[in-house]
Amino acid sequence: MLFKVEMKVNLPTDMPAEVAAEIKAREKAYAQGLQEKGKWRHLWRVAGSYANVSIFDVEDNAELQDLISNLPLFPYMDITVAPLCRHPSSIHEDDR
Ligand SMILES: O=C(O)C[C@H]1C=CC(=O)O1
Repeated sequence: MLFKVEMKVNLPTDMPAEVAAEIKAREKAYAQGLQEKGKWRHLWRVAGSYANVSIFDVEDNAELQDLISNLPLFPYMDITVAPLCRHPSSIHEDDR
């Protein structure tokens, strides 16, 4: 199942820089691991903001919830999720 996930990061302004850097490093490793597994299919920066638009490819809603809630930045993000389905005009056979 494909989901569009939008994440906006809101780190507290008083968070020490080294704490923020450590969380971001863990987030990067986690995100890259999920990309290597094919679970996090697309990861795009929204230009001009500390936000991303992502496409997740998961078995079900429960797996999406599990993956997202384990993001190291999860406590500091506003997240919106939308389910996706194949567009009838798509030429990409793997869009399902
Ligand atoms: O930078 C972000 O958009 C937040 C988050 C998503 C992946 C990652 O490495 O950090």
